[in-house]
Amino acid sequence: MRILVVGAGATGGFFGARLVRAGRDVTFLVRPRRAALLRERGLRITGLGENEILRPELVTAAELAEPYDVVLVSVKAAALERAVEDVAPAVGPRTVIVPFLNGMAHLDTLNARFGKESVLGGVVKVMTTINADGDILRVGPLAGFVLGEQGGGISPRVAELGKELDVDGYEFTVSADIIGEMWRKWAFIASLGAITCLMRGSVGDVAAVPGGAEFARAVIAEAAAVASAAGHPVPDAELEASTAICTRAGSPVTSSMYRDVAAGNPAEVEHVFGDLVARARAMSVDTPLLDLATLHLRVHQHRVTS
Ligand SMILES: NC(=O)C1=CN([C@@H]2O[C@H](COP(=O)(O)OP(=O)(O)OC[C@H]3O[C@@H](n4cnc5c(N)ncnc54)[C@H](OP(=O)(O)O)[C@@H]3O)[C@@H](O)[C@H]2O)C=CC1
Ligand SMILES: CC(C)(CO)C(=O)C(=O)O
Repeated sequence: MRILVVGAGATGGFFGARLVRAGRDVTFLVRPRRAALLRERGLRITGLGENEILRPELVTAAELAEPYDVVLVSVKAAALERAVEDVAPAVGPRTVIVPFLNGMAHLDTLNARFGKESVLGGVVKVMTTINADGDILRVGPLAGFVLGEQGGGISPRVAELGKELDVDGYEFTVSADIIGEMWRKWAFIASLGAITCLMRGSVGDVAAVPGGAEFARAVIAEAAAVASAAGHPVPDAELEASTAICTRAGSPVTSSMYRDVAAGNPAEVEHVFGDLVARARAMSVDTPLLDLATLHLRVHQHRVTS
């Protein structure tokens, strides 16, 4: 199978590198500046004892000519519209597209452009960032990839795709309920994002102060209530696991959104928060803490983008 990874950043670079290492036929669609850096330094995965340098196939939008079998979309929400147009020549009638983005609204964008039949749901769980050298830095041990049919069930094509994408270096799962998985991940990442961004610290920083863990639990309850109202309740065991992750004393865990905010970069505010609280309003779910996080992040976004 010919696999095209759109973007070679924190997620695309990480999962794409695992696939390259496993001998899969992988090409990265990159913009010229990233292409130049990757040609000079290679695609490097560092952190947690890893120090891998790969020299993967790269292509820029102007060079894309023929369809790929699989397109993994790993850009941030703000870059999606442009990326969708850039990648269009690589999407043929049998191409399967798998997005990595947090949130849900990107499915509408991809479905509208390529047709729902071509688009799977996807969730990636990984803690990576691009460091000052442009390398992919692992900041936590998590590494998981879940995909599935938007309509649910396990189709022959996702079973086949599963065999291709299930390689060493991350946990891979085909889900019969990927929309539920995406909602539950969304509730989790909105919770972790709100906790770390509002309090400007890691989970351990927040848990260390009186009221910190209670605050985290209240945020998690709000996000879970939205997912539940949308028809995707978070099972109790998963809620307990999320709560444990978000309240653990001494934990260095942050969210990718926190890392963006801390670095003074734009964040996926509307995609992860604006959309969630708008859906909450439409379903008459109260989300005062998520509303506050949204406002807080909108101010950040305004400051760094204007
Ligand atoms: N980082 C993490 O730990 C996690 C992130 N996520 C989610 O994954 C998604 C992707 O995030 P992440 O990987 O962190 O983002 P990054 O910013 O690290 O990587 C995105 C990459 O996409 C590239 N890009 C943007 N537009 C195009 C284009 N038109 N053509 C080719 N490349 C393009 C950017 O390249 P350029 O250098 O040219 O700007 C950049 O390298 C987000 O929705 C995020 O929320 C999910 C789980 C964990
Ligand atoms: C859940 C987590 C922390 C890791 O996948 C994430 O998605 C993020 O930081 O954006």
